[in-house]
Amino acid sequence: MRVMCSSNWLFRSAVSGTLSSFPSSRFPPLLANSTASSSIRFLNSPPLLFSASLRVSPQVTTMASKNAQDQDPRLERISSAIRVIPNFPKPGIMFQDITTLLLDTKAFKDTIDLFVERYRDQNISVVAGIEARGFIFGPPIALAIGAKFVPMRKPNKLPGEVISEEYSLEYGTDKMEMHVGAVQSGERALVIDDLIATGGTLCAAIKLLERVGVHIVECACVIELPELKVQP
Ligand SMILES: O=P(O)(O)OC[C@H]1O[C@H](OP(=O)(O)OP(=O)(O)O)[C@H](O)[C@@H]1O
Ligand SMILES: Nc1ncnc2[nH]cnc12
Repeated sequence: MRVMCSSNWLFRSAVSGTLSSFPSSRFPPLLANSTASSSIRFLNSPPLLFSASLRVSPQVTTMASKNAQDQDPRLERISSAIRVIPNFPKPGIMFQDITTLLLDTKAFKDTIDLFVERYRDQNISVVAGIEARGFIFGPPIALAIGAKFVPMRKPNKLPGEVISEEYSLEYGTDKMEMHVGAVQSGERALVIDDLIATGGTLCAAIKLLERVGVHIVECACVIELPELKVQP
């Protein structure tokens, strides 16, 4: 399971769809769960995508929940709290709605805690949150790990000077912008969003940050839609 960005960044997510070993150290869940490591090309020490991977298509949810329960009891509650709305915003899209997760105070807190446990000791100075739903999960993580929060916004929202990057979506195209001066070269960043589908959004965020010399420690999402990932 992999995503090749146009920038040649390669992501790999937790193939098993669980958080099986993620708290134990930095990257093992991704490496340990890979079934195709030899065919995956790593280019210039890429950041690994950490997806708190709650697989969400109906049949996979059940499987992920079962696996997750074996690993960390918090995952099943988180997975169950995410609602799926068919045919939104377009016919054929199974929309993963995290607003129901936000209504469940325990599941929401557990979600933040899982990320904080993973990232608190990694010397991260920047949490970059992707509009819109990365703005929900990013700030509490940033506060908890002592990092600043940098919004990665849709076009024409930021008032200052920006750098921008265009990207493709499951249902359209978009552009992402970041304030010039929000981050400094050499800083270590975590990129947060609610969901990875094709990976185009995360790739755009990485490109923006790297253009100004930021090191991406990891990208973190609550949900992955593995069937949509672009294969190189
Ligand atoms: O992996 P990808 O294929 O790039 O898709 C993932 C992105 O799509 C969704 O945002 P959306 O573009 O719908 O924006 P919104 O949250 O502002 O509605 C989601 O929140 C991610 O940011
Ligand atoms: N299926 C989906 N549900 C929610 N957000 C998305 N972004 C891209 N695809 C999505």
